[in-house]
Amino acid sequence: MAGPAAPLRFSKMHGAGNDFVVLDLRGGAPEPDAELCRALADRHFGVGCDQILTVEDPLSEGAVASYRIWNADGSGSQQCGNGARCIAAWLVRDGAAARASASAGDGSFAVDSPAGRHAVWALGDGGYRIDMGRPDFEPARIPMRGYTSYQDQYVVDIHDTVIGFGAVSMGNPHAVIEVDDVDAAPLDSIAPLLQSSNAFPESANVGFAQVIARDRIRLRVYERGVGETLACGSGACAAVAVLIRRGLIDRDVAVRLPGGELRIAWPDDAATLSMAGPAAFVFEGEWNR
Ligand SMILES: N[C@H](CCC[C@H](N)C(=O)O)C(=O)O
Repeated sequence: MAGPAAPLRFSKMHGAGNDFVVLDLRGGAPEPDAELCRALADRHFGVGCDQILTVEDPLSEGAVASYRIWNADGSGSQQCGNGARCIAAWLVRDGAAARASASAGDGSFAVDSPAGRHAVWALGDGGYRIDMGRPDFEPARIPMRGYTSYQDQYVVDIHDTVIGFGAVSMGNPHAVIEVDDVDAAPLDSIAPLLQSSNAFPESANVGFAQVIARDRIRLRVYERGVGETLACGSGACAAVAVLIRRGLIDRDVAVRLPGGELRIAWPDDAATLSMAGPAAFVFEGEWNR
């Protein structure tokens, strides 16, 4: 008779308050299924987190590792910006990054996500800068349904609630709604309507953005698969990309979220967008399955 399953070791981390359970699958451990993700994410009966991240073998030549992302509801995602920084910090502590960053010449190393390959730089303040790739505004690739070309502002009327928003993919789908005051933004009523609307066949992360100045915005995000989080890295990238394309902000911006601040730069439309911010270890644990 097989003995009890070995406990599942994990790292608990966060990036600006967006929190994660990190699992090392490089030894060939099986990927978590949706049921395990929901159990781990449960803040009363489990560990508690917004997302589960797995560290896995690299997918591209010279990358240190790859990572995958599951939301608290067990659904998968193609990108997690705050998670990418935490994976980078995890790989630096693990020692795996040292060898690669020494050879890269500019001090960077690479990690692979479902959205592609990312260059990563460790910053002096304990934070990390990640190349997040190019924002993709093509409706079919966000994906959106019912639109064949880019619109500065999409408008949907859902049961007499009219919602105007921008939309972009950072590898995962984002809607961005401009508001005058994020503190008063109706996240819980508007975001689920948009997520379940015909416009987003794979749902969406819904950001509510307030422009403070041309180099500073405030943002709250109601994430797909989670609800409101204290920060959303890809959501910060998405909001900045939409607002830059609308001509409302400059190309190097501070994004203030409830859990902390990120720095997003998108030098020009043909360039990739970079995100810089914190990554923190909280504790190491064992999950008694
Ligand atoms: N909820 C997102 C995944 C996590 C994104 C967020 N935590 C980030 O930092 O980018 C989605 O389903 O696309």
